[in-house]
Amino acid sequence: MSRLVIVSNRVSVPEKAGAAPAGGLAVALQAALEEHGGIWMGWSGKSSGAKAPGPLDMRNHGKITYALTDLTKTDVEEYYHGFANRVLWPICHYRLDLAEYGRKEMAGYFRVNRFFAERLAPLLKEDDIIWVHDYHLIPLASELRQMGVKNKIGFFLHIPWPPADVLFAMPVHEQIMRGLSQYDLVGFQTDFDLDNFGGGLVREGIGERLEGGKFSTYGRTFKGGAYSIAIETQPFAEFARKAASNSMVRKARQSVEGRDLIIGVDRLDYSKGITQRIDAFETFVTLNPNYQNKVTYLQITPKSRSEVPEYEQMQRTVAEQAGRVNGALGTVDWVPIRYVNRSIARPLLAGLYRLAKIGLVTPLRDGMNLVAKEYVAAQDPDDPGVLVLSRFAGAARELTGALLVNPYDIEGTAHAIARGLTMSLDERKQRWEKMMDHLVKYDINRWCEDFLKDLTAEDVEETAG
Ligand SMILES: O=P(O)(O)OC[C@H]1O[C@H](O[C@H]2O[C@H](CO)[C@@H](O)[C@H](O)[C@H]2O)[C@H](O)[C@@H](O)[C@@H]1O
Ligand SMILES: O=c1ccn([C@@H]2O[C@H](COP(=O)(O)OP(=O)(O)O)[C@@H](O)[C@H]2O)c(=O)[nH]1
Repeated sequence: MSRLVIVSNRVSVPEKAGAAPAGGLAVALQAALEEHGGIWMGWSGKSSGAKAPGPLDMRNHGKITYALTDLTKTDVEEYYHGFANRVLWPICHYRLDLAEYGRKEMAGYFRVNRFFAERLAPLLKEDDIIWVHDYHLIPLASELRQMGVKNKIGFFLHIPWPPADVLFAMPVHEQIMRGLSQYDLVGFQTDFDLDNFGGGLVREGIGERLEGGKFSTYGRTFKGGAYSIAIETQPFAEFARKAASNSMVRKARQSVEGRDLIIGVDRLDYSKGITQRIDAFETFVTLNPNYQNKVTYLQITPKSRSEVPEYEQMQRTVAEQAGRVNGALGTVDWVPIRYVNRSIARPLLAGLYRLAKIGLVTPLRDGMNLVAKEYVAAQDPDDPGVLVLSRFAGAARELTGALLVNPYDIEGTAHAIARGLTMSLDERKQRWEKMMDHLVKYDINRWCEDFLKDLTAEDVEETAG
């Protein structure tokens, strides 16, 4: 059996015994690596300052080797904060207005991809299967191919892929498309993202969509597919059931004091629609004064990418907005919005999901949104809560039992909150069962197996070299 080599910007090295369990992606990729044996390579998250990074930090855990590299301060700025998070991230989330394109950052992005390739190539064996993750590393296959690597290489994009007119606004879109063409399989979160990709190739006159899910462009033929990422559904459901009796969750339950809990959980990111969501909550309370002092909205929002100016600005905006709404609606014995600006450990998170009557997941655009899936899996089957979900999250393609909303429609979201809080038990169960059945069938292991099955299938072309 071939070894599996995973490459991603962030690497999930197993925590010490007793630590909170890792997210589903880490669990699934680790399980696949355990089965095949292999390597997981990526950035250590650390900077070597002005000095060139030292040798790879190699850590062996059973059949898996974690290979971590530091990056120079300039590399982190140009590759991660610069091109990945100030150009590709906003463009792929349809935010042309926030894209800050600069040639220096673009050059840094391609340089770091070459550096990753140089560090990875000596570790590779002839029949290794390589699986690259996410927008940080699109040009990696192209760099590896130039070094003579002929292995099968798959790529999975965790974020959306935009329509042609949005993509073409990015000056280097052609190099990015060319980079993708060097893979044997390119996976997207949804059929919409896949269609946008195919549409872009055809519109630009640089490629064709062929039979059998294949594309042809830049002299190569490769496969494309939609593989919706998922969670470890049953273990997470069991985990949430047990978490309900955890002392922190009990304290949280007491502190809500008989009010209905609404929960939102998102990295502090403009793509998540947090400001529109707070507006919707304010509108809901204003339109439904009977809910004054009867509802608590808990928004858990760990800081993210704070060195990027748009994210730093958002920290202030959201904190001010939550404060303003609390000032306007709150009373001496009621704080309508509890805004937590740090990361919450998964056991507490799972228990809070289960406690909440509404899971409010309203991104303006999101690749998938695992929080939506975790919220569903965490529910009590005898008394499930209601998921209010943005139609612009990848998860909306699957979770059709949710109340789907347009997050730009503030009143529409406010009405959905009211509808969720008053929904009959029968309807809640019916909607929840439909979503849970889907999540049990299409869990994270299935996602991983489906992608690897397609990548290793015979009809994926070996590269011409
Ligand atoms: O690594 P960071 O810069 O701190 O960001 C965290 C991750 O954010 C993005 O998540 C995406 O992947 C999820 C799983 O497929 C998906 O549900 C979500 O919709 C996406 O936004 C990013 O793609 C990851 O690479 C980051 O590590
Ligand atoms: O305080 C927090 C907030 C979020 N998460 C986890 O972070 C992930 C967020 O994934 P999602 O796909 O929703 O969004 P992303 O942040 O990847 O864009 C989920 O597994 C959450 O359970 C967490 O463990 N603690």
